[in-house]
Amino acid sequence: CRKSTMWKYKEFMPVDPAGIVSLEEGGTPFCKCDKLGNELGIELYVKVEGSNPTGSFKDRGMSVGITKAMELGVDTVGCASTGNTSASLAAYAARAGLKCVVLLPSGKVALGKLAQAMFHGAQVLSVRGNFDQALEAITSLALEGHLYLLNSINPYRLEGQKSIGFEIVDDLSWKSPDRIILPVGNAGNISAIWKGVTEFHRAGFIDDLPRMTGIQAEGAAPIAHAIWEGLNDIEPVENPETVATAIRIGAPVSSKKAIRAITESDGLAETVSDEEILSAQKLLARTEGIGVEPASAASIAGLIKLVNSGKIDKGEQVVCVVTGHVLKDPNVAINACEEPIEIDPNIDSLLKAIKGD
Ligand SMILES: Cc1ncc(COP(=O)(O)O)c(/C=C/C(=O)C(=O)O)c1O
Repeated sequence: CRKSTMWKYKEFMPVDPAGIVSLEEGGTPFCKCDKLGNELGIELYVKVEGSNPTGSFKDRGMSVGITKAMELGVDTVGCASTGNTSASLAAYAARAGLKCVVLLPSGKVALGKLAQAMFHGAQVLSVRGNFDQALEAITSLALEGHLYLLNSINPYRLEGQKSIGFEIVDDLSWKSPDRIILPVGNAGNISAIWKGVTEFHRAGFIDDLPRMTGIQAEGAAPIAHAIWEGLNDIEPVENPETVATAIRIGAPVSSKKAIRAITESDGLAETVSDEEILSAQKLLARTEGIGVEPASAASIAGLIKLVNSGKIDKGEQVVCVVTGHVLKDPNVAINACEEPIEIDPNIDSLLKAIKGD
């Protein structure tokens, strides 16, 4: 691969480097955000996963997962998805020449993600039900041998996504931050990043470990409730609801791993409302110029809430992982803004519009 990608850490990946299926995923921007950080009294970095080839962190897991699928000689791969997993799987399956089947909850998938899954040639099935029901259906299909399942229940996905942890340590000149904050849906990513930083700790690259802090939408927060009640597994949320459709998940498959990551790291779980998510999404875009989809903004909304409640100390070095690009959900972005003013193409109309008179 030409540029610095996640394959810089290939020795930590359980696949043959000779056969990597790659779109040069990883090596994403690590932006210091002093305006927002100073306002909150912390040292803030943002890891911009929307800069991956299909616009989300999923590409890291799919690169390893599809590479493994090729090693296994499968011909069809599949997933259920709230959108980004299907967009990424469709692209990597196309690159590898594999058939791809994706199950999406009808009417609950952001436009950009649906466009990607369809345009990369996946067979897109729209399920009359939610993500959890779609995942149950396709898992049964996989268990009967009809396809290779690449949801984050597949450990090879997490092996790719753990490289976010590797890069954060590397970006901080081989140091661990005090805390890593990220949105949590099916809970693969928080489990993967914890795996990555603990592998680097065991290898002796870092002396400390970050506090893993998972943020969920108030209407889809089984893991946060389990953490608050001191449980080691979740009570599924029957009808998860949030504008952040990427994390509209009621029965996260990696819940036990995620609960372990948060408790073992002395981290935190927090929930945020849809309003807090949408306001954080606009704040990040207009203060730091970083455009993310709603679910990703949950990590910023959670940061603000935890700082304001005193659960995050002033001066902490915090990394917020923002997981998907703003273009994934253009409707939410446009609905959050004023309608553009229509003008005639002459200087008078232009001046009038700019001056707002
Ligand atoms: C932008 C964005 N941010 C956060 C999450 C939550 O990560 P996990 O906690 O590892 O699930 C997702 C997940 C999406 C899917 O689960 C799917 O695409 O099927 C996401 O797309």
